[in-house]
Amino acid sequence: MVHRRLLQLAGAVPGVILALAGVGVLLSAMHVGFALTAGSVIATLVRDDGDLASTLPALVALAAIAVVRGVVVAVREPVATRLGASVRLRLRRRLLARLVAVPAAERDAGEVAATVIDGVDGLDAYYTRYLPQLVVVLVVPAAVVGLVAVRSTAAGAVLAVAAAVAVLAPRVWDARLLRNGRRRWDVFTRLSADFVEALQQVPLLRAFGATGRVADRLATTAEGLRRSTMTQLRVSLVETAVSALALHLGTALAVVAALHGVLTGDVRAPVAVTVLLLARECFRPVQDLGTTWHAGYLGLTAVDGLDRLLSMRPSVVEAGDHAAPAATGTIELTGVTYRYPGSTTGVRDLSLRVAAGETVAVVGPSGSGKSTLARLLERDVDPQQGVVRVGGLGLPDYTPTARSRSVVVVPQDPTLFAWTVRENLRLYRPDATGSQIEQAARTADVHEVVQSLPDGYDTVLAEDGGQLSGGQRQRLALARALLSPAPVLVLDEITSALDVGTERRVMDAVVAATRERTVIVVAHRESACTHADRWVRLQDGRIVATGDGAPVVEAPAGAR
Ligand SMILES: Nc1ncnc2c1ncn2[C@@H]1O[C@H](COP(=O)(O)OP(=O)(O)OP(=O)(O)O)[C@@H](O)[C@H]1O
Repeated sequence: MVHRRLLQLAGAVPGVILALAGVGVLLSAMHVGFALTAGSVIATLVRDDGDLASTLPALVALAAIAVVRGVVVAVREPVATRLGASVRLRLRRRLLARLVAVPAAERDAGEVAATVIDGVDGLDAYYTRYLPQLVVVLVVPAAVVGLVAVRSTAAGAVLAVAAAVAVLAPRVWDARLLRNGRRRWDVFTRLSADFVEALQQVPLLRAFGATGRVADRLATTAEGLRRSTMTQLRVSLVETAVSALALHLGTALAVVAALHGVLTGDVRAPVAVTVLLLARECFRPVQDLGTTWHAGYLGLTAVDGLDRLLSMRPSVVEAGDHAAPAATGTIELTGVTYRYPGSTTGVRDLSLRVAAGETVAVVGPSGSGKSTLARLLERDVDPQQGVVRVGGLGLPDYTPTARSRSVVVVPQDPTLFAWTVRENLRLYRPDATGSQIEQAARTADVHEVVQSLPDGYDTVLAEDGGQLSGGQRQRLALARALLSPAPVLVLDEITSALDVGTERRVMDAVVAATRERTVIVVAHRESACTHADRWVRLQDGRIVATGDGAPVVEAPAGAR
């Protein structure tokens, strides 16, 4: 089955397919050459009464064909594997390029992992095994039928019908297989997504005593996957059985037709042997097609997932060419409106000017739009209306690198990498010296924490800093941001996991270390914004009040 969308998705794959198909046709040609030569050897032996000497050249030819065929097979495997790897690489690059442009909140990690890993692996087999073999099937059986027909018309006709049935009959089940396969893929990606989520949240689930319920849910989905896989296998088996029947019956009937020709005197006896050998070569590519189909159909079923990922619209389009970071930390929002896709929530008509070096607290109840404002400032999303300027220039005018050197946002739940602490801290400044790193860590009140780790700054963190507490991860992310040269820092509730004493200590040090920079402090607690020059209160996505000095922040329920 040729899927047009899959060919479009893969881009420059036709060359690979044709090259591998060429090798397949060459191998089949050698098989056919072998069969014809073997037939001629038998014919000579029958004619010359077993005189081996007269068959010597043909025997040498047979040996040569066998050797060359062995070499081609040996070369084809690594070449196919390499070409398959390059197809996978290209597809994964396209997928990842698209994924990085889509905000994390708008994609499902489990589905993405299943598609990028299993789906693309399945496609490799589809492109480098199934499709080349399909080309071979279009060429070789027809050619072999022709070769047989010139020797025995009846045998040729039988082979033609049997080959057509063996190739075309399974196509009756293709639509059903694909429908089932797509359903199976949906269950598979759902299971992947649920599994990844459950694994990440084990402590939370345990705390809520919900592990049993989640395990039951996973078991139900897994059972659905098993059932769907078995249905798929059943259909597939029927398809294979029909094809195999046509194949074996065709071979037998072709030989019977040739033998009938021998009995009627239309065909010479050795020709019946050649027909038998050629019939084998007629069906070999068809048989191989069945095998490669099963290897490659996973890719076919993943097409919806791939399509979904590749057609996700990036939240921002990078077209800016201003390669220098903002010279000053001025921020200007003019009539900025951003609504989340398919929703009316977000922020509306925000206008705000922040002078370079100012510290502004952004406060407001949960859901009022504070984090959305932070996302707009780092250009994670673009406003549908209005403009965000930093250093006098619209954010879209900067290149991504210049922008990331102009504004650094520290989110409430920052991401740490499974690298060493030092490498994590150097994210924005790869050339930071040891003393600069230590200074930033001291400012963020995390130096002692790092020192208590087994290898200090050279300790490799667990995935997402798993061996650290929420507050320690926040402080490491803060130290990382402090090391960046960006003139604008946006701290989005970065002290939410700290006790009030630690928060005050951290904020005192941060304010002292960022006098030259513009700092936007998003906070729920008054203690986080005592140093602010100004405050802005959001409500329902709008600025509802502003004032000088530190704001009086209503503590959220339960935080008092
Ligand atoms: N990915 C999203 N898709 C749809 N709506 C969203 C998304 N993220 C946030 N929202 C909605 O946008 C509004 C503003 O959310 P935002 O996260 O900016 O609020 P917040 O003030 O930072 O809240 P909190 O203090 O609880 O972190 C809310 O109504 C929220 O439900």
